Amino acid sequence: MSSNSGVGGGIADVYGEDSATLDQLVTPWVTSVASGCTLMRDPRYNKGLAFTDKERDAHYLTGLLPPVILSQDVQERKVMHNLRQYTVPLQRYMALMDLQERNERLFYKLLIDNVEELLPVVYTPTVGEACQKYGSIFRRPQGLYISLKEKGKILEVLKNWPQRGIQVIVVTDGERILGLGDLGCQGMGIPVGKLSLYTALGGIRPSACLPITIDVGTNNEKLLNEEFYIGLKQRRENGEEYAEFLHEFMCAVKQNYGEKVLVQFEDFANHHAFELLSKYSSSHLVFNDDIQGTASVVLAGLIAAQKVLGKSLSDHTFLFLGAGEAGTGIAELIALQISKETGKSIDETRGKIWLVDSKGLIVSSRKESLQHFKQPWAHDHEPVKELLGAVNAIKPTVLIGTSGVGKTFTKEVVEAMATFNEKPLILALSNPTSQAECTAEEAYTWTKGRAIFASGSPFDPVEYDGKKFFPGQANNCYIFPGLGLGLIMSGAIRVREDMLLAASDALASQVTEENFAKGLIYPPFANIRKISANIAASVGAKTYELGLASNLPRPKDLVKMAESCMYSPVYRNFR
Ligand SMILES: O=C([O-])CC(=O)C(=O)O
Ligand SMILES: [Mg+2]
Repeated sequence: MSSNSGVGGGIADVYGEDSATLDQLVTPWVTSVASGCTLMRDPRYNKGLAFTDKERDAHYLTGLLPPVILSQDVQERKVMHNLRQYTVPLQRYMALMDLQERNERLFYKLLIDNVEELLPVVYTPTVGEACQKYGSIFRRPQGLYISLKEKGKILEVLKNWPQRGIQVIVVTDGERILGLGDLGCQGMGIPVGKLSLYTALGGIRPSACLPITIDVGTNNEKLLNEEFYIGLKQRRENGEEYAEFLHEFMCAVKQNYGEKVLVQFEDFANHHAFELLSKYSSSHLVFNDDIQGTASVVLAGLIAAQKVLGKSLSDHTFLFLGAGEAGTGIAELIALQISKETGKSIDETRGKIWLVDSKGLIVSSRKESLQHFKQPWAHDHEPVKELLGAVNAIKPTVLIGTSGVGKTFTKEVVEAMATFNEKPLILALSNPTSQAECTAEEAYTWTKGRAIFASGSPFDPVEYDGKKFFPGQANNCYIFPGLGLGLIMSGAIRVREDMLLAASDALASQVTEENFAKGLIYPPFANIRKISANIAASVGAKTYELGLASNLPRPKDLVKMAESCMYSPVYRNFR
C-alpha cells in the first residue's frame, strides 16, 4: 500500500471513494429508512413491545405486534425475571447475547442498571466458559473474523463491517484467553464482552465498537479435532508470517479508520503481546489491556490500600507468582509510581519487587536464559524453586498472583503471609474463577480474617468468625472503559504510561471511607459510570498536558465533558 495509491484513508475520505482510481474497487454503500419487519429485526432500533401506537402506525408495524405497549422499565423487569430463572450461568450468557442481537438498547439498559449481577455473566467468569463452548453455542456471528484466508485483503474485510464511525477496536488472536489458554477463533467472546463493557461502563456508543478476532490457527488439539470448532483447522502460524499478517491488519485499521481509532490488544500470548505493543505504540493509538490495563487497576488498589495500611507504596515488598504480561506489567507500573513518589531511579525501585515464574524465583543467576521482559526483575539472591520458599525468603507484604494457574496460593503460602504481616495484601488475579490462585474464603480463613483480598474474577462476600468480609475485584474492567473514553474524547493519538498512572490515581481516589471500612480497596461497580467519567477526565487532562490531544480547544470541565458524551440506552422516539 504505497502512499500514492489513491486510497487515501484519514478523516475526510475515509473509504477512499473520492480518491480511488478506476482500477481500485470501492464499496457501493447505500442508506435507507427501515420500517416493518426490517425495523424490528434491526437490534439497534428494535424496541419490541415498546413501540408506541404512533410509531407502529408510521413505520408499518401495526399488526406485526400484539396490541399491548410496554415501557422499557417493564421490559427490563421482565427480562431480569426471566434471566433469574436460569440457574446455569451459560444459559444466562446465551439469553443475554440473544437480547443484544435482538434489542441492543434494552440489553445495555439491563447491563447498566444491574451491573453487579450481570458482569459475571457477560464477562469473567462465564465468558470464559462461553469461549470454550463457542462453537456449540454459536447462533449468529458477532464481531469481525479475519483469518489467514484473508491475507492480502484485510482492508476489504474491514469494509464489510456495516458501521462506519468506529472509535474502539478490541482485537485478540485467541492464543491466551484469560487463564484458559489457546482457544483459537473461539476467543471472539472476549472482544465482544470487553466492548459491551466499553458501552455499559464507559459510555462508548455500541456502533463505534468493533470486536475483532484474528485467526492464525490454533494449537489446541481438542479444538482442532472438534466437529463444531468455528476457526481454521490448522496449527498456529508464527514468526515472520504472523508478523506480516498483523502488520497488514494494523496498516489496514489505520487506513480505514484514521489515526484516532483506539486498538486494544487483548489476550495475546506473552511473546506476541510485548512485541505488538512495542512495535505499534509509536505509530498507532494502542494499548494492551493485559499488560497495561491490569497494571493500572492493581496500582489503583495499592494506592488505595495505603490508607488502610498506613504505609506508602515504597514501604512494601512485592512478590508475584507469574512473570508474564500481567505480572511484569504491574511490576513495571509499581516501580514507575514509586520512582515518581520518591525520586529514586527505576532500577532502584525495582529492587523491592520480586517475581516467581514456573522455574522459581527470578534471580541474577538465571538472567541469561530469561525472556527479555523478565530480565529487569532478576535480582541478586540464591535460587529458590518453589513459591512457598520464595515467600519465606523474601517476606513480601503484598502477594500477587498472575500466573493463570489456579490453587497455587496454598494454605501454607497464605499462612506464611499471615505470620509476618499484620494485614497481608493478597491479590489472586488469574481468571476465570477456576484459575484464581485462591478463593476469597481461603484468603480470609487462612489469615484468620486479617487479609486484604481482591481477585480478578468476582467472589461473594465471606462470613468468618461472625464477621462479613467483602472481597474486591481487581479487574482491568475498572480501567479500560474510562481510559478509552478519556482517549477518545480528547482525540488522543498515542497512549503513554503517564495516562495509566492518571487512571490509577483517579480510580484510587474514588474509594470511600465507607468502602475502606468494609475492607475494600476498590469502589463498588454500582457507581462505575461515574467512576469511568472521572477516570476519563483524568486521562483526558493528562493527554492534553502531554500535547497528545487533537480535540482542541481543551474543554474546561473534563468530567462534565466525559459525562456528556456517554451513551444512554434509553429508547429514542422515532418520527
Ligand atoms: O478479562 C478479564 O477478566 C481480565 C483480563 O483481561 C484477563 O484475565 O485476561
Ligand atoms: Mg485479558
